[in-house]
Order: sequence, then structure tokens, then C-alpha cells
Amino acid sequence: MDPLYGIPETAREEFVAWYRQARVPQIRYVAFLTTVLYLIYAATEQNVAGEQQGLRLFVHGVLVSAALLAVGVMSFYSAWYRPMLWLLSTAPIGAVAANLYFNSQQGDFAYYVPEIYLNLMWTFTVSGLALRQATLTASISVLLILAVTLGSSLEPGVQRLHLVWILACVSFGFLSAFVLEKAHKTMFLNQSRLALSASIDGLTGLWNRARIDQFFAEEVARANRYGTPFSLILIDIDHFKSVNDTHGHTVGDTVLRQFAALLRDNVRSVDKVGRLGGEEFLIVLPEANEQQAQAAARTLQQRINGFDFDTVCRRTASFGVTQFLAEEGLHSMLERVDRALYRAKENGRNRIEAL
Ligand SMILES: Nc1nc2c(ncn2[C@@H]2O[C@H](COP(=O)(O)OP(=O)(O)OP(=O)(O)O)[C@@H](O)[C@H]2O)c(=O)[nH]1
Repeated sequence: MDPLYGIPETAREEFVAWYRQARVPQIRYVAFLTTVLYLIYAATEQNVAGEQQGLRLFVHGVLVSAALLAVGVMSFYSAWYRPMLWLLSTAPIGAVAANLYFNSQQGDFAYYVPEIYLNLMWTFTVSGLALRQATLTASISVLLILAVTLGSSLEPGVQRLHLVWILACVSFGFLSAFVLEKAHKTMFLNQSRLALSASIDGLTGLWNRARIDQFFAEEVARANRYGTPFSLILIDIDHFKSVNDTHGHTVGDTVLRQFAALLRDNVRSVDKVGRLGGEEFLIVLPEANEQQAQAAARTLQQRINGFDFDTVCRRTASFGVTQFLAEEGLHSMLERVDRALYRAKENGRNRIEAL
């Protein structure tokens, strides 16, 4: 079964981007190596082939080599990815067509036919094409080969051997490309799961400190570049120590989990909610100014005040709110929101203060 079966569309798109990134170096190295090998082939062929030497030299030494060289060069530029892929998919078909044109009617076709077999294996396992694209390219090549060589001068026994070789190349090639692509998909999924688990706070399921710091840094960079506003809300549960002291740590943990769920469920989907540690939480609100952030904090305050926590019933929290100021750094913004929270605590708790 496809390892990516059932995953969300966005994760599938991430895989496509990741896989593309992973294949580009392979495409590049293979294209350069194959260019060199085709140049050697073109020179060597001159000593063997009796006919059409000039044309053979032009096709193998210039056309095919130039196409492969172009693939290698284009692989350095992401804007050229699609044309590069198109060239990579069509070059093997062109090479097969040239081989058939030069050799299929010759008595010494057997000398040249290995290029065709190698071409099919190359397309599947070496080229760097994704399975679907490689299958399409190889299928067109096989159709061409069959259309030309089934009606050629090959003797029946040789003809059957020829078909066995094609079958072997296609089946080995397809199988190894299939297994490799499946392994890549599994690797991608494992890597994504690891990355996610390294970003999640184990108790609450919110983003952990490292990840929320990263979101915060990304927003600061974005705000500095595009001048878009964004805000922070820093939240601390009031007198949380008394929950632990009175009811024990397990109840404290349940309150933290329920509190986290309240935050997560009552912000916009673009807002990032993280737990900084203990009973302190940070929300990054992209594209929100101070008024909007205060409104968001009021909504959260109402939800928290109206919620019945297990065992402890009602709890309150204090909020610090601040908006990003042009050109400021992470540290000064964090320090300001911390001061706002401190002020909320000082002024009696269960309050929202903005600075
Ligand atoms: N159950 C539980 N408690 C935690 C966890 N992390 C920190 N704490 C507790 O959270 C409490 C924080 O207490 P304080 O920093 O004194 O703050 P507070 O009692 O909320 O008082 P104010 O913030 O001033 O309203 C401490 O008792 C910590 O042991 C956790 O993961 N689980």
C-alpha cells in the first residue's frame, strides 16, 4: 500500500516538494556522467559502425550529449525544473529512437541493442525520474522498440531472447524504482513525525518553547520585511501553585491540559499557541494589531472564567498583550509583554494589560 495513503493533502504536497529536492542532485550527477559516457560511446562507435558515421556522431556526440548536459546545467536553477524534467523524460526516448533508426535493420543489431536495454534500466533506476514519470517514458520506449523490432530482420529465436531481455529490464527497473519510491515515502513520513514530536509539548499538546520561539522569530522577520503588524499574548494561570498544593500534581496536570485546550480552541487557526513552561503560555498572533490582540485576550478570559475545570472548578488567568514595534528585536518585545503580564498580576490578577 502507498505509505502516503490517507495523509492530508498539505502533507502530500510537502512530500512532493521534499522528494523533488532529494532527486535534483541525483538528476544532476547522472546527467553529467551520462553525457561523458555518450561522448565516449560516440567516439568508440566510429571505429565499429560501417554506415552513417557522420550522422551517428552528430546524434550521439552532439544531440543526446547536449540534451543531457542541458539537464545537468538546468538542475542548478529551480525555475528551470519543469523544462529540465521534460528534457530528462524525452531524452531516453530520443536515444532509443536513434538506436532503432540506425541499427534495427542491420545484421549486427546485436552489437547495438544493449544500449536499448541499458536505456530502460537507466530510465527507471538511475535517471532520478519519479516512478510515474519513469514508467511513462519507459512505456513509450518499449512501444517504440516493439513496433520496430517485432517486424525486423531478427530470427525468431533471437527475437524471443530480445523480448526476454526487454521484459527483464522493465520488470527489474520498475520493481527497484517502486521499492525506492516507497522507501522515500516512508522515510519522509518518519522524518515528519520526528520533527513534529520534537516541536510538541508532551503534557498539553501545544507547541513547545523551542517551536513557539521559532514562530515568534519568523513573525519578527516577516514584520520587519513587509511591515505587517503582529502581536503577542502572554498568559499565566493565577495561583496555580495552590492547585498543586491542595489537590496534587495530577490534578494540576489536568488543569494545565484543559487550560491549553481552551486556548487552542478559542483562537484563530493562524494563531500559534505554545507553552513556555510551568503555567505560562505564549500566543503569537500574525497580522493582528494591539486592539485585535486585546479582543482575542478578552475572548480567552471569558472562556476561562466560564469553564468548569475538573476538581478545581473555576480558575482565572492574567494576560499581557503587546504589538510589534517597527525595527525592534525579539528580546525587547518579549520583555515588554512580560512587563504587561507582571502589571496584570500586580494589579490584582484575572486582568488584561497591554503595553
Ligand atoms: N502540575 C504541574 N505543575 C507544574 C508544572 N510545571 C510547573 N508547575 C507548578 O506551577 C506552579 C507555579 O507557581 P508560581 O510560579 O508560584 O505561580 P502561581 O502559584 O501561579 O502564582 P501567580 O503566578 O503569582 O499567580 C509551581 O507550583 C510549579 O510546581 C507541571 O508541568 N505540572
